[in-house]
Amino acid sequence: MQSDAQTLINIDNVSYAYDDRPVLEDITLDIQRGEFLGLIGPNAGGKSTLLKLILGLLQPDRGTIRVFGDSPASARGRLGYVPQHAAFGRDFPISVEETVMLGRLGLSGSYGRFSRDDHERARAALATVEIEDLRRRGLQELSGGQLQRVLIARALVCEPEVLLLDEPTANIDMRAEEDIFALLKEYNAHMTIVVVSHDIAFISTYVSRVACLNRQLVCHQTAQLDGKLIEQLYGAPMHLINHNHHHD
Ligand SMILES: Nc1ncnc2c1ncn2[C@@H]1O[C@H](COP(=O)(O)OP(=O)(O)OP(=O)(O)O)[C@@H](O)[C@H]1O
Repeated sequence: MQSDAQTLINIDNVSYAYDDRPVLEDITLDIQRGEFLGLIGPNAGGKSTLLKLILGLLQPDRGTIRVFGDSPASARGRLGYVPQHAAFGRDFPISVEETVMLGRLGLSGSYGRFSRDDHERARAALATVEIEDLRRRGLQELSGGQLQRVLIARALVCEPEVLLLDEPTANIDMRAEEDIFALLKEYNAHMTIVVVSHDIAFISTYVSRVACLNRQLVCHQTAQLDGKLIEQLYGAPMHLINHNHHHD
C-alpha cells in the first residue's frame, strides 16, 4: 500500500464485474502527479468503468484504489470529471453559465447560494474554453462541441488537481478537438490529466503516456506504441503482459 509521494492514484490489483460479467481484471496502475495519461482500448474494454472506480462511483470487487492516499470517495472533491457528453441529458431549461456553476456546488461556504466569487470563476472558466459569449444560451441550443466545452468548464471550476475526461472530443470536429487538447496541454502544467480516447494517433501527440485497456491492462510509453501493439490490442483476444513501471 506504500506509494511514493508523487503517486496520486494507486490502482492495485483491481477487478470489477457488472453482475457476473467481468469487465476489469487485475488492473494495477499508478498515475503520477503531472502526468497526461491517455486511456485507450476497444469498445467495452472497461475504460469508463475504470474512471468510475477512480471517482468512487463504483467499488472494486477485488483490489484497492487509493486517491491521494485515501479512499476515492473522500478524494472526490479534488477530482474533476468530464463525462461522455452523449451520456449527459440536456433536455431541461438550464443555461450554459448555470451548468458551469454546478461545478461550484459545495465548494463555496454558502451552500445552495452562489457567491460573486463563484460567478467570477464560472465566467473565467467559460472564457478559458472560449465560449463566454454563449453563457446565457440554453443547453438545448448548443452543438456537440459547444456542449463539450461547457462540460470541461464545469469540471475546471472545481479547480481539480486531477481531471478525468471520458472521450471529451467524440463527435467533435477536428479543429475543435485540437483546440480542446491544446487547452488540456496547457492545464497539464499544473493539473494531472487522464483522458479516455479512441483516437490513438491523435492523442499520442499530446499525452505523456498511454495505458491500453482491454479488460486487462498493458501500459506503454507513447514512443513504444507501434502498429504491432495496436493490432494486438484491437485485433486479437489479448493475453496481456502487465508492464508496470515500478517494481518495488
Ligand atoms: N451499468 C452497467 N451495467 C451493466 N453492464 C455495464 C454497465 N456499464 C457498462 N457495462 C458493460 O461493461 C463493459 C465495459 O464498459 P465501459 O463503458 O467501461 O467500456 P469502455 O471501454 O468505456 O467502452 P467504449 O469505448 O465503448 O465507451 C461493456 O461490456 C458494457 O456493456
